[in-house]
Amino acid sequence: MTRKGIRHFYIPEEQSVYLLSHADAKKLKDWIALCIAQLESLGFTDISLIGKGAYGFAFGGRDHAGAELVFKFTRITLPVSMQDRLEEEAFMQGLLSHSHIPAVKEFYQRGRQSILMMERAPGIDLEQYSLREGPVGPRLIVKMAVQLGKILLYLRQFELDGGHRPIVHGDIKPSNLVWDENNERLSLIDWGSSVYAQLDEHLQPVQNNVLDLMSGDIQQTNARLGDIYFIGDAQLNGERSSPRFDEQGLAGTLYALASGQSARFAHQVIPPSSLGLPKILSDILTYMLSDSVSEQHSGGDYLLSHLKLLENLVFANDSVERYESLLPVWVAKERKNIESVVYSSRKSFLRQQNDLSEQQSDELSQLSYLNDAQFERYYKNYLDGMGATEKGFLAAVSRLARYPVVGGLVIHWQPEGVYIDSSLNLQDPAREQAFKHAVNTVVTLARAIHRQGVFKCCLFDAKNTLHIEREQIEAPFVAGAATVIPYEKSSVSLSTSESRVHSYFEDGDDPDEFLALPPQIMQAIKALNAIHHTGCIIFEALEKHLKIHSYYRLLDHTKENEFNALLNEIIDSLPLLTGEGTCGFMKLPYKDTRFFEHRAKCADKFYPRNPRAR
Ligand SMILES: Nc1ncnc2c1ncn2[C@@H]1O[C@H](COP(=O)(O)OP(=O)(O)OP(=O)(O)O)[C@@H](O)[C@H]1O
Repeated sequence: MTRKGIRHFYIPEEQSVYLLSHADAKKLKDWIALCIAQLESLGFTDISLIGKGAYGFAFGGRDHAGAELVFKFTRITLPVSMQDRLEEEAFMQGLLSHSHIPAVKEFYQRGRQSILMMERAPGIDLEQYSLREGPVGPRLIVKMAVQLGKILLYLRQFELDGGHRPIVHGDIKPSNLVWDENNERLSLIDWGSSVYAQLDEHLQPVQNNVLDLMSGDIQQTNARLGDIYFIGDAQLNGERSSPRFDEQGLAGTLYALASGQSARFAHQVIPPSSLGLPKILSDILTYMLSDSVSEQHSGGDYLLSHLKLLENLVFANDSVERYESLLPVWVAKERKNIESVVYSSRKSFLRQQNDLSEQQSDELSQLSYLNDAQFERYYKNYLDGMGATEKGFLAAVSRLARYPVVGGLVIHWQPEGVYIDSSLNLQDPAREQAFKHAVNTVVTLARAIHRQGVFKCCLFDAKNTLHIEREQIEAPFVAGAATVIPYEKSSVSLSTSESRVHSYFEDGDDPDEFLALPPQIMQAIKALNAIHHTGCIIFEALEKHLKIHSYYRLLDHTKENEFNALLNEIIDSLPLLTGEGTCGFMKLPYKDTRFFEHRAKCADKFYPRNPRAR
């Protein structure tokens, strides 16, 4: 993508290994085994993969003395310029000495493979924590604000060789913060986007910057990748780097954590003032997230100069929130190990149609030809053409798939309000509360969006995805003899008359679908529609790889033979499929449609001034 303003940014969103082609999945496994072998040969023990990003992998392990370490590897397939990044990361992180920043131990170069070794921050990353717990309570949010604020002050005031040399982290977000629950301490990790600030907090050029002055490139930003779900406008628009960037990352992160979201976007609808925070912190976040640059700066300055005051706020004991779900949620009795993926269609209608420039339209049509990992990544950048609430809504839908859940959602926007059909089957009882909160956020944001149309999304288990490969684009897709589309059965058989059926087809054609199915497959799907069941089926045809994602639950057991025969017919007809693209069908169990009036904004709610007096 070449559009100004977004070219500096990427969004790492990892694809499930179950969605990779056989060859790619094998390459990945082999490569991980090789990294582990390399670390063992260096004398480290207890090695395991702890994280992966778009650019590399992180392994945990121990040294001879038993100290816990992290080893970061870059993907060897990346161009050399990208590989060099790890060395730069090691350099920048190596400058820092702070109790909330893991220290760099060593940087190894083994052939083309570089390895960054550092201390392991104890705990769990805050994105995982937030997915497990739902919104983080006010006491901990304040504690996190203070600790992060101290790190930012350290970076703002950083000195090198006696001169002021502020540093920008550039990618502050929940998944880059590791939280030690026992000691309630956070660590800021992933310094891969960090740079020397070009401007100080007053947006004046940093002095001593002789080399930059000489390079003549002082108008060009040196800023690195940052996550558009969290960074502020200045960074997004390619402005020169300054400590203000990280204040935006901090504000977006605290807001997302306090509201149980995975992005900063929805703060107009779910404002900081509605999150039960102490008024002082709510005001700070409101300012920092404002559109006005001067308000952002004064919010940041106020935060950093009032850390002591925040540190001394008094809280009552933490309370455990219980959430009533606004949509029906079925919770399995036991945890099932599934890998959820969300596929949402009709995204384009969430875009501000009038703003759709010709170039953006071109990009949209090109997007359909990218593979799905790229699609997701570019798509996030493509959110650029949407309003903030629409972006927040899509981020909230994506968050649902971070839970083990199958089913789907159909949202109909009408002038009088929003109608929502859903089937949400959570496969982990321990996540019930946090998941219900995540569902409620989707509803809250849907209510704040005003337009007419439909949005659909399906949630399926990537472990059930069928992969059919071919040598070349002209060849047909032929499934192996044992290929079947999996399905499960409801515990009791239900005939159609016992519940109303939501048809696959009543929403009409989907404008975002780029793949036309052959009539034989369409007929089978139409015939399936008459059998009482729920679920979804998505065909994703790439040049040499066809994926069939599905989630099926048969409700009318008397029709099992017919159901099976139709699923087999789909498989048998795959060789007739031509073209590339994606298309899908979804059937929800019955019309237990919920209606919600539009609502622009959640009501204010603050933490009590005198909590112990309650
Ligand atoms: N020092 C550390 N201590 C503890 N965990 C760490 C540390 N460094 C990395 N991790 C774990 O590894 C994951 C990936 O690390 P990191 O974010 O640095 O890699 P990345 O490739 O830059 O990822 P991304 O592209 O997602 O930003 C982190 O989310 C975290 O869970």
